[in-house]
Amino acid sequence: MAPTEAEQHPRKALALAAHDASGRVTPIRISRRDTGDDDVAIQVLYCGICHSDLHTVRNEWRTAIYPVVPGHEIAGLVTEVGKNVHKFNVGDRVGVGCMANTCQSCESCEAGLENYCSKIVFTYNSHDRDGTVTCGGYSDMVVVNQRFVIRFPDGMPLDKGAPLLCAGITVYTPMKYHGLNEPGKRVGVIGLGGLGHVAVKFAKAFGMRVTVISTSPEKREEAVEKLGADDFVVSSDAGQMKAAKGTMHGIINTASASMSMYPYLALLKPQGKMILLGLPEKPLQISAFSLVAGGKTLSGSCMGSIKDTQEMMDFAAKHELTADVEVIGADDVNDALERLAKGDVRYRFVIDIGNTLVTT
Ligand SMILES: NC(=O)C1=CN([C@@H]2O[C@H](COP(=O)(O)OP(=O)(O)OC[C@H]3O[C@@H](n4cnc5c(N)ncnc54)[C@H](OP(=O)(O)O)[C@@H]3O)[C@@H](O)[C@H]2O)C=CC1
Ligand SMILES: O=C/C=C/c1ccc(O)c(O)c1
Ligand SMILES: [Zn+2]
Ligand SMILES: [Zn+2]
Repeated sequence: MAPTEAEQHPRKALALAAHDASGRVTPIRISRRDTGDDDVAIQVLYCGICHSDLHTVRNEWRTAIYPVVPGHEIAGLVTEVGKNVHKFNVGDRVGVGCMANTCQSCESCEAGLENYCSKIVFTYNSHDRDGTVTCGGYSDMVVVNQRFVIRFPDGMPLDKGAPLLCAGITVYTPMKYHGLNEPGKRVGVIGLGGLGHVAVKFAKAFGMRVTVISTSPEKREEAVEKLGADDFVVSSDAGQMKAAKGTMHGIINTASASMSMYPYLALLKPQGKMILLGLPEKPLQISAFSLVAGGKTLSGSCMGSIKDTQEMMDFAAKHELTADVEVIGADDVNDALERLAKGDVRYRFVIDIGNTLVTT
């Protein structure tokens, strides 16, 4: 049988891959390219499980190229650098997020907004420049172009820091560019999951007043006492939603499932903004009146640039901000994916790749 695309590179690696829309992962051998002149080879120690991994392995976006090796919250150690790499040395603590490459020459790339490059190569489930399909961080090693490698600040733990490489930058970026980082302003966060809980932490670090809007009443106590949210609104409670009407300058919407936007847009002040981050399988329901009356803005935001990712990591380290994680072994990933689908995680699963992804 001819080798699959992922088997065409010279260097062998171990990985967890999904093979069909059941989304269940099993160990497989994959291959990685040799370390090119501009590449950094990384021993993966930890990798977060993002809901996008779940959408992808279950083929909810109809984009899966099986076998899919997910993972774009990658933390580890540099094992080799190419001859043009001067920024990183063997042994450095580094990370990789959602992007493995871009064209590096288009208007977006030149402007330092690589996350909007039309030729973006995602860290997994994406066609690389050489035509092979990229494999993510549910794997013992990765080889990545130096421009897409992030330095872990001193003191930031690799396990709790890994989720910042997707969840962190995805919430930090719209806060920065939509003025939702101004002390005293009121921001809402829809969905207290991987993205949502770090959104609360960044908003508090910016000095904002934060209201969590959640489908899960049982998350209230932790949201307020542990994460520092100022208010907690249960979205199915009409009384609580009415009381919160018109109170928020902006809302960061991280919901992973489709919803009617009407009750949520009503929470914004006049000219308030809702930024969509969640990527549900099914379309959202929205009435024009929800935006037009009140002059409100509905926007979207996708990941973040490499420059902003490094800035976000340094800001997080300064504020001792990391994700709340449940560290699991490679054998527990299928259970974790099932639990993530049910919202049963506080608040990010992180796979201990270094100690548990081993040949049996
Ligand atoms: N734009 C981008 O660049 C990125 C987008 N994403 C996307 O963001 C979404 C969230 O990712 P992540 O945080 O990892 O996922 P999680 O599963 O960790 O969190 C999602 C949260 O959404 C809330 N939720 C679930 N269903 C509903 C519903 N029907 N109505 C309202 N809220 C709901 C739940 O919070 P609660 O219990 O509080 O209601 C849940 O915890 C995913 O769709 C993911 O693909 C992820 C990364 C980057
Ligand atoms: O978890 C991050 C994923 C972001 C993402 C954004 C857009 C898109 O088409 C994807 O496949 C992934
Ligand atoms: Zn992600
Ligand atoms: Zn580009």
